[in-house]
Amino acid sequence: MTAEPGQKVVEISHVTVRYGAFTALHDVSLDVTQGEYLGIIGPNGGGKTTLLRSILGLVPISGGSISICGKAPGKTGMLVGYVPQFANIDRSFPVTVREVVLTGRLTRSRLPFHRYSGADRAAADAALQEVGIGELASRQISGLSGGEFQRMLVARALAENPKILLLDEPTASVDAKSRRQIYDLLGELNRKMTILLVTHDMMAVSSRVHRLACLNGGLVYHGEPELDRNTVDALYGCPVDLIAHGVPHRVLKTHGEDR
Ligand SMILES: Nc1ncnc2c1ncn2[C@@H]1O[C@H](COP(=O)(O)OP(=O)(O)OP(=O)(O)O)[C@@H](O)[C@H]1O
Repeated sequence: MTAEPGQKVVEISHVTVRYGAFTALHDVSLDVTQGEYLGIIGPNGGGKTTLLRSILGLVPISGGSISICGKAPGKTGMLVGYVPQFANIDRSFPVTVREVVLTGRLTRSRLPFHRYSGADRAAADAALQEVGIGELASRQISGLSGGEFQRMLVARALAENPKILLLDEPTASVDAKSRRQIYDLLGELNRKMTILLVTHDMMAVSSRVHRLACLNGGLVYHGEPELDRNTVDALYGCPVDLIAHGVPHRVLKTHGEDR
């Protein structure tokens, strides 16, 4: 892919996603440009994961269209890397960090009995270096901290050298120090790839991303990473703390449950 800065790399137009009779996303339109760092926030069940999975072609859309560098979801080859919300990996399983990252080299055409090549191993080790845990390549995953485990998952997503990286709550279960390290890493990665980050960490994300998209079934807001009270009310239906551009503001009153 040779997209120029400012060129649209993800084009989401009037997208609706239904699970049976339930509409998870309704008429969402959103463009992401080359080199952008987009934060996607919203309440539980707001459709954030559904949006990422529909970009990946893992969830069929019921209406509208999605284009990734002119390609349909699921037909993008190595273009898009994904760090899922719930990695389906048993942490007690006897497997090394490198072996997990190597699975990022598996594509549909290489499944199911692919023998990893030297190039595969070199790519996995380079990805581990990139996320700062190269020295842990031979360690069993049961011996990783929460932050190291998350970085291993980022390395797995980087193993095919994607140009667009989708992450679903990569900081959900880590401590403050690891969270900062992951945000620093994403800032570095953003120098060479477009990033779409789903998070509930509104405080941190608004000071890091270029733009925010707020989802609550529909797209409530898309724009600069400062939010006003009306937007937050529309999004969450209750007061929350915000940070805008690193400056803390207690922008809203006490949560309704406290009254
Ligand atoms: N496979 C599915 N079948 C039926 N309903 C689903 C399915 N996946 C998601 N949903 C529903 O769609 C809605 C949106 O879910 P989604 O996981 O996209 O939200 P989210 O914003 O990522 O939530 P969270 O912040 O809790 O992770 C939810 O009401 C969820 O129950």
